[in-house]
Amino acid sequence: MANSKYEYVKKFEVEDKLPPCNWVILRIDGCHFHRFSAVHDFEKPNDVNALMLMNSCAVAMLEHFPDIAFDYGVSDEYSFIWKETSQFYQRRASKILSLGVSFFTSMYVIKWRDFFPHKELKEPPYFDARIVCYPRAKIVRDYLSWRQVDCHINNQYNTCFWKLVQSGKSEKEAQELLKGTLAKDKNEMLFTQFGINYDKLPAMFKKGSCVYKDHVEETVKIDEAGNPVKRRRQMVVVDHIDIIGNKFWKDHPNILKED
Ligand SMILES: Nc1nc2c(ncn2[C@@H]2O[C@H](COP(=O)(O)OP(=O)(O)OP(=O)(O)O)[C@@H](O)[C@H]2O)c(=O)[nH]1
Ligand SMILES: [Mg+2]
Repeated sequence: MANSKYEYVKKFEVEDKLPPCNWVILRIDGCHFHRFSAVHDFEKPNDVNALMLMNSCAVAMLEHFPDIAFDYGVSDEYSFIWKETSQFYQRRASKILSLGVSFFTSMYVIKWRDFFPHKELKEPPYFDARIVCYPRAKIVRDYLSWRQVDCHINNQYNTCFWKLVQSGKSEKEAQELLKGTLAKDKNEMLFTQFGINYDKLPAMFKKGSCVYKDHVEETVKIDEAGNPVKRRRQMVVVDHIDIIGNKFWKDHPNILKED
């Protein structure tokens, strides 16, 4: 109803437009996933299906929201980098945050069966979310490096911790044994006590997961002479590579390209 006496209530709404020309990072994180992973009996420290489910939801995000340039995920968290030029909902923070996190959560529920066909979803998964803006691609790269370093540190600790527990130590004893240890001590412990070469563990566990669009060459047909006819196509890819340093960004200059 236009111009009713109640219209004044709209004046209480606050303006929440994000600053222009900034990259927008939406990071979501599973709420109480320590319990959620125990209730659903996830493998420790890394459950491949749980991680692949997260990745699949991140692919759906990239496909659904055209302004997302890059996703990075580890454990129960995912970061979505929105292009600096995005005008999605006039850059309103509440819209980007709420639409992003609710879409991801719905996908998680819808796709659960694809990754856990024999496990009932016993609790509603839900995620918290925050938004941070960065004015330079360099800071976005540093942000992503920060998350990837975190992934490595946590994974190394968790791998040692669960190996110690599986070998008969209590959780408290494992914690005590790992207190104050450096990265090289943990690698040494894994190798000498458990015969594990940390470097050989799956890249998804050590480096997390990246989701982005890339040009991929595919064979469309074989011509009369028997030669493959190739076509370059843009595809959403998921991989587990180093995004610390410049190499990845030099190889993919368009992902975080500034206008
Ligand atoms: N077993 C197992 N647990 C996982 C896996 N991925 C995530 N988790 C659990 O999820 C937690 C994620 O860390 P946090 O986000 O700090 O913990 P949280 O319980 O979700 O706490 P809040 O985010 O503060 O609600 C880890 O500590 C693990 O307990 C997995 O692949 N396997
Ligand atoms: Mg969490």
